[in-house]
Amino acid sequence: MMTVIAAHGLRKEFTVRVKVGWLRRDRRTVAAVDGVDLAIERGEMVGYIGPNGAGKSTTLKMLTGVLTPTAGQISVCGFSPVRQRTRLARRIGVVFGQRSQLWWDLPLRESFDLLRHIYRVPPAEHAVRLRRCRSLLDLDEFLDTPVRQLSLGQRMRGELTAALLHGPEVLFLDEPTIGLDVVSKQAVRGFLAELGATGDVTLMLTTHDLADIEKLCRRLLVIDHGRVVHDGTIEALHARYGSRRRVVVELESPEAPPEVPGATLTVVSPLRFEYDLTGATAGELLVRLAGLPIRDVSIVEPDIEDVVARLYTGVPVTDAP
Ligand SMILES: Nc1ncnc2c1ncn2[C@@H]1O[C@H](COP(=O)(O)OP(=O)(O)OP(=O)(O)O)[C@@H](O)[C@H]1O
Repeated sequence: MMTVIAAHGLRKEFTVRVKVGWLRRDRRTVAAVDGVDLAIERGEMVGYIGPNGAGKSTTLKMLTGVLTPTAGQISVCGFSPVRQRTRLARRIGVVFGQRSQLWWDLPLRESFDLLRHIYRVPPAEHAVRLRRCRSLLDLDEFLDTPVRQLSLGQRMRGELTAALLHGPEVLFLDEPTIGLDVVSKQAVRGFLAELGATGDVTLMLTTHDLADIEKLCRRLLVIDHGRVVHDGTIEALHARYGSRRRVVVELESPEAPPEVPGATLTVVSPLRFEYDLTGATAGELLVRLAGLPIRDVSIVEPDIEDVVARLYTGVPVTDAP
């Protein structure tokens, strides 16, 4: 395995002016990122999430060389982002939702051409990559439209293409699906999933849309108040917070539900009851229910929104089974 993004003791302080009383303002130092350690391997797709103001964008800005850390070490593709920013730029792609790397007055096609010159990409390579993006991201119908006239979803598809035309090894995305309609979100997610499946590109993305994470990321980093509070899979997060799959059973006629080891029973009505799976599998449970006049059974997966909301609000971790 090869670590492509590494950070140790990463810290960024900002000086802010805070109002004290009627007229006085004091300068105060706040740590937007407060001792973050990261090690992301080649080909990983990592979601970086956290509540507003947690420090996500600040971290990405330091990893891409836009901001100088107050303390700590960073290595991305073996480079120090601030000191070797130009060399790093050839190896990474960056999409920050708020900022554009396209030329507003030019048609998308010409922006792509300019980027080819800036990064000195051989024409044949450029053509192959552009063709791929055109088909996967459906660019053709607006390729000749000036960027300022594009919808948000069209522009985001253009931004992703722009970030990839020089063949980066690492892609940093800050809120790639923010404000997009359902169809554009799906297009962007599908595209990123495909990109990730090749295993060649390492992807780190911030998002408030947890469906992005569920669709794309095996690994989740959660940051709060500038510190990493979870690093692991979504399943590990569920396990840590004790969230469980639930089996909902509906009967044709009233019957007493059995107690099943490894499942916690809740009777909702004479015809409906639920089991939280604390140890048993859904299959084991269904075997125990075989004699009942069952009309319908459904399995409800734990909701990642719930778990993350609990994590953000600091609800203590329950004892997982
Ligand atoms: N240039 C700056 N000067 C002062 N404070 C800043 C600056 N940039 C960020 N901050 C502060 O640092 C903290 C972290 O901000 P950051 O933008 O990294 O959060 P975030 O996790 O990306 O939030 P969001 O989800 O709202 O985008 C916030 O409290 C923010 O107000």
